[in-house]
Amino acid sequence: MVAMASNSTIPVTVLTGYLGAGKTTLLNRILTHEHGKKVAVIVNEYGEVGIDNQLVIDADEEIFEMNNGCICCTVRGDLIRIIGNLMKRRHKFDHIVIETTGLADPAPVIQTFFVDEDMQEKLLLDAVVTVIDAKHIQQHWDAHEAEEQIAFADIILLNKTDLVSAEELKELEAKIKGMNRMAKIYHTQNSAVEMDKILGVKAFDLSNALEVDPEFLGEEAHEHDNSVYSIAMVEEKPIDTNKLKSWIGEVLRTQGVDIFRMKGIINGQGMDQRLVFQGVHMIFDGTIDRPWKPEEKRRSELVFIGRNLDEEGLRKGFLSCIA
Ligand SMILES: Nc1nc2c(ncn2[C@@H]2O[C@H](COP(=O)(O)OP(=O)(O)OP(=O)(O)O)[C@@H](O)[C@H]2O)c(=O)[nH]1
Repeated sequence: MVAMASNSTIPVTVLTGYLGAGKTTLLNRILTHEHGKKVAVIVNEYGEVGIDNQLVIDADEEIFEMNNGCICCTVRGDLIRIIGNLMKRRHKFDHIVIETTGLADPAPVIQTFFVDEDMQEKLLLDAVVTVIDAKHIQQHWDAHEAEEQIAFADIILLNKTDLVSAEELKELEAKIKGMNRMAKIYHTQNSAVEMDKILGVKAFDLSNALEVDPEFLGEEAHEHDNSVYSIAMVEEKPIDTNKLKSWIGEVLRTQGVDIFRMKGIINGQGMDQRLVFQGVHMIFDGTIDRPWKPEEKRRSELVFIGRNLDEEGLRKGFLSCIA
């Protein structure tokens, strides 16, 4: 269980996306925009020389680089160390952006914020922002990284819209929604997006409502193959939270490798408060949240995003938790 975030925690945005998608372009916008926030940037660059650092516009912001290869291998140590150093100058910034290399799997970065107690005390994961090259993504579906970056996203910038037709864009958006029903999607050129759409959005705040697009709830739009897709479940009958806990524990133990993200708001039997949780692979985090509002419909919503998901098994398992 995670302690509730205090006001003194610093929000962190994880920026991800395939090579050349437009991450540096977005970073430059973040650094030059007059949003009143002082932003510290951590850039992870694969290889010896941090070319990205030279491309990022010279600003007052602090830029730290991790050059020890792929972020996933060194994340626990390096990220924690770098953030530890940054925190010594905590008064100099009020938001952190971590740009992951185009090839990195974002999971270890995200998990660090769930696992490390010290990090949890000082930092609050705000959102995972994924930039997608609307034109070139078509060539990258085979590379699992592109799919995983979509799976982990809270916010997706469908970038380079100038290079594709309206029809192509629509198809791509439908495909992405099938993969990740939770993410908010914005169409952009040169990563131009209003800053309040990507910074300070509190997508990882457990007390935030789960935003399942109702239009997608009933749809079976995804392909049941090896690609990433999402499953959403809604149930109005109260849930036995003990059964739910042991069922989710079992699901994550056995299928956690394939489950990238999971989010839920639960209407627990006999509970006047919402039970909310989220998971990243096998790491899972839940808490008792605010009371249900009198006018609010009490219902449980659960979303799984991953690959090779046993949809029928998951639905059955969830139904077996009804009180
Ligand atoms: N046509 C077009 N080009 C764009 C757009 N956004 C970014 N670019 C260009 O795409 C190229 C790659 O953009 P970057 O921002 O460097 O991409 P990146 O994701 O940081 O790339 P890596 O650091 O290699 O992972 C640059 O030449 C940008 O000018 C867009 O909306 N349309």
